[in-house]
Amino acid sequence: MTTNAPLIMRIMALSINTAKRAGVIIRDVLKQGDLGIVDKGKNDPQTEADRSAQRCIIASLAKKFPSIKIIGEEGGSDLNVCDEWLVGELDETFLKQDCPADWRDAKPEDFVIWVDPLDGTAEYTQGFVEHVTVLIGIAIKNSAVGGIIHQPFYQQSSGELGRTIWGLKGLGTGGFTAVKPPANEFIITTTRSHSNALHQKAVDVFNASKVLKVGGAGFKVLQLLEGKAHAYVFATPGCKKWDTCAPEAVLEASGGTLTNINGEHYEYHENVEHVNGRGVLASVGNNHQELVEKIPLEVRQAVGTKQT
Ligand SMILES: Nc1ncnc2c1ncn2[C@@H]1O[C@H](COP(=O)(O)O)[C@@H](OP(=O)(O)O)[C@H]1O
Ligand SMILES: [Mg+2]
Ligand SMILES: [Mg+2]
Ligand SMILES: [Mg+2]
Repeated sequence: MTTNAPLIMRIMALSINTAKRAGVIIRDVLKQGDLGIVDKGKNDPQTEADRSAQRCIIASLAKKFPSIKIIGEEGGSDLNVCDEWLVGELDETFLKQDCPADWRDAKPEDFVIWVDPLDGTAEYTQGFVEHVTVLIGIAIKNSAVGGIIHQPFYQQSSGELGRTIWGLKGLGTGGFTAVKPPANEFIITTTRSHSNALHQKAVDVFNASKVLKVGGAGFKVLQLLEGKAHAYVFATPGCKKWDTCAPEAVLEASGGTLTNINGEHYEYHENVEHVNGRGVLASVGNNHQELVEKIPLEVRQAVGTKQT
């Protein structure tokens, strides 16, 4: 059964277990105390947790799926990892589900896996650990189709630490309960560490009843899915394909929408520019285009320079 399942189902099932393993590494690095922070650029830190979690994820996926293209935020990693970091077991509960017909025949060359081993690194280093997620996004023929969002520091009511959310277009989502945001309010979720004047102008036009400033693309999309916010607005370049691939797939598998601020979907093929040049607009209602049009055209045109 396991070995006969379509490729997308096996990739999703291994990604679920690999994201959980990466979550353990992220908790362990914090516990041990030395984060090993390196600055990759302005407001762009990398820690030992980012590096180690990426090695664990990419080594595990590459071993099982050697012909599939995998792109990770932290660049080329040493894939010679200890056995403890090599995850080979697939999530059997996920595999029991039927593969949507659209993806059943997808071939290895149709896939690109986008890995953000630790989304919300700035927040991780500052102690806002609940904003941290592990993101594994699966693209088929340019589109974000499947995604895993793992929260290493989520406290379950059972006492267990961590939870894993998945979404596959055509199948649905798992690992959480979707909640609609309040009908009589308009709440925006946005960056807490990468704002600028133009971005602020776009947020202001919505005249929102509340603006939540939190870290990470994964955590912001979870806020939409859990009814804490109506829209995710990021009107500046800066986040990358590995930030949006998994969140886009999970959100859209649940009926929401994630695009650039002009309402266009990003592409996720292996040669695409990594930066999401025209920002991010995500929403859970059925008024995505109305939200796009609320942002004045001159603001939208000023964000970024390239269509990616
Ligand atoms: N100006 C910028 N420079 C570098 N990274 C940026 C950025 N703007 C956004 N990002 C990245 O996009 C993700 C979400 O950002 P934010 O929390 O500000 O919304 C973070 O991912 P990582 O934490 O994985 O690096 C962050 O680093
Ligand atoms: Mg980073
Ligand atoms: Mg990220
Ligand atoms: Mg990251």
